[in-house]
Amino acid sequence: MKLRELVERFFLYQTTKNIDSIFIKGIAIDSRKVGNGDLFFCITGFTVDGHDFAKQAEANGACAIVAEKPVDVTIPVIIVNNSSRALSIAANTFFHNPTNKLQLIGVTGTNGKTSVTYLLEEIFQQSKKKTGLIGTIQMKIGDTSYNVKNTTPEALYLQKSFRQMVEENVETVMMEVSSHALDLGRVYGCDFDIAIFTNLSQDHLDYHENMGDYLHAKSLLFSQLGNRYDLTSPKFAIVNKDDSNAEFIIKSTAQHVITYGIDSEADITATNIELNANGSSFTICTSDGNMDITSRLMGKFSVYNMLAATAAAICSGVSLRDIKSALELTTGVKGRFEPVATGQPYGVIVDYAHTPDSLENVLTTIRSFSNGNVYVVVGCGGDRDRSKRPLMAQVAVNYADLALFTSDNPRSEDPDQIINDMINGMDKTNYEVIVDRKEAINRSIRLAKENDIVLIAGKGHETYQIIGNEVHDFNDKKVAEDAIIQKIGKG
Ligand SMILES: CC(=O)N[C@H]1[C@@H](OP(=O)(O)OP(=O)(O)OC[C@H]2O[C@@H](n3ccc(=O)[nH]c3=O)[C@H](O)[C@@H]2O)O[C@H](CO)[C@@H](O)[C@@H]1O[C@H](C)C(=O)N[C@@H](C)C(=O)N[C@H](CCC(=O)O)C(=O)O
Ligand SMILES: Nc1ncnc2c1ncn2[C@@H]1O[C@H](COP(=O)(O)OP(=O)(O)OP(=O)(O)O)[C@@H](O)[C@H]1O
Ligand SMILES: N[C@H](CCC[C@H](N)C(=O)O)C(=O)O
Ligand SMILES: [Mg+2]
Repeated sequence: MKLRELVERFFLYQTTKNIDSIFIKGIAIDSRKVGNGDLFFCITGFTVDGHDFAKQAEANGACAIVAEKPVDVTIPVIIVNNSSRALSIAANTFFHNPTNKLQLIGVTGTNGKTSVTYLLEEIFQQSKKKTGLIGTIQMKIGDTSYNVKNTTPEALYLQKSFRQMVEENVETVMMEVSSHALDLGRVYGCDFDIAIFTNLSQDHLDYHENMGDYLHAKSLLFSQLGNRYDLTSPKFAIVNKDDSNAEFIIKSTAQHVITYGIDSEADITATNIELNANGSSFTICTSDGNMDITSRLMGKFSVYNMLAATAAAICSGVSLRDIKSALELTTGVKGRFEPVATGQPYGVIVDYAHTPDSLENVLTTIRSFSNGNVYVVVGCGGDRDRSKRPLMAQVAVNYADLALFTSDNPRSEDPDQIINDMINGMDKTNYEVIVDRKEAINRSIRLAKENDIVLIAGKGHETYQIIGNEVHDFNDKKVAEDAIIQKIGKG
């Protein structure tokens, strides 16, 4: 592509040399991955400053540089106000605005994003659409999976993925949109057709200054949802009316708003809800008619997720019959309320709850059907929101008979200190501290008797434990299975 054509989209910029004869072969943001003829963007990161790598990018074959300040290279430099924003514009342009050719559904909120995107995938596949999915666990095109580093990837990888989806004839894409991505502009230029707000509760206060900033970041998905009414392709904001921030989100968009809820009046609601140890049954009420659902998904929070997915599917013209089939067929997502069943007489559940709210939801659900003791194995991530630590620990001791506090990706922090933060000020004593996660899981399985339930929370689908800079293999489900088998062996 002609560099001039791409750069003109920046609107305000300065060039240090004439760029008219330059054609770029690609875009790069990592100097170590620059190819011959690439345009390199210097991004100021949280760890290092990409401007310091301009020379390396040149040495690796970059034909020009985009930067926020002068850099010491001989190739042309395009100076912009904000390299990250310029990168989003460039990536959209270079990959020919792929989201204009896709139906794009963005899901944001503290909890439930992954769960809702997977429900949507099943619903759209049921209605015979080719789907794409981007989120915490993986990126998928149809049934092919790709690894991801972030829940919502950097603009360059995002637009490249969308392009691939267009080329592979994907029709509908569901993606998780994290507050980090919204704040850092990773999704600038994405043409969302539907935006879903699941809920807001405390998390990520390491990154956002306070809950107001966190909410504001979430609301950007809704203010970014088209800027005018388009009668031929309307846009929809789907909002959980039971969340106390619903009105703020609703006011952030100029597009159609569809609400869902259980306790408040909403466009799409659920009644006759029955929750039990095998799943849930309820009636979804919509203006198009009602449908009775019997699902294997557990807990009231899952009913919310199913309502959110139903609302988006209805806005997309999917029939109630296809929605019902998908909701009744789904068995849930890896690491989300996933049972570990190795023939033992007690329940073991692996779940990704890593916020006070999600832990409370999951423990309340377990409490509602358990008639034995409830054990929870839980830790808090290092280099993440410290203020959620005592809240999560308090939830654990409030709802479980015994909490086993342990490590969950301590990263650069001291694991003992993280647990100290958790138990600091605790007014209950029904907990034990076992820093080694494998030991903690083993202990919980040894304690469990018939009818008891063990919840192993926080890591869900993760297959690693990050200690310092090292990533160790660690899989909650596998460790639990081994512990159960060992216990059975010992009789
Ligand atoms: C805080 C944050 O968001 N960090 C992201 C950020 O990293 P960073 O700012 O530290 O980058 P950096 O290492 O300083 O590098 C700056 C620039 O220099 C470049 N560089 C660097 C070294 C070099 O030799 N040459 C070079 O060119 C880098 O490619 C980059 O362009 O840019 C990276 C590349 O895009 C991201 O992978 C990284 O996400 C890290 C892994 C992360 O943990 N992010 C979390 C906080 C996050 O974003 N989470 C949300 C969701 C959480 C949830 O709710 O589940 C997510 O969407 O994943
Ligand atoms: N609607 C919901 N409300 C509250 N808690 C939920 C909801 N849905 C799921 N959960 C709980 O939150 C955990 C994480 O769910 P999920 O992975 O769907 O959320 P997420 O928003 O994608 O999280 P992340 O920000 O880490 O990507 C689940 O394992 C479950 O414990
Ligand atoms: N994607 C989220 C989830 C982390 C889950 C938990 N296992 C942890 O490491 O804190 C984050 O990075 O904050
Ligand atoms: Mg997720």
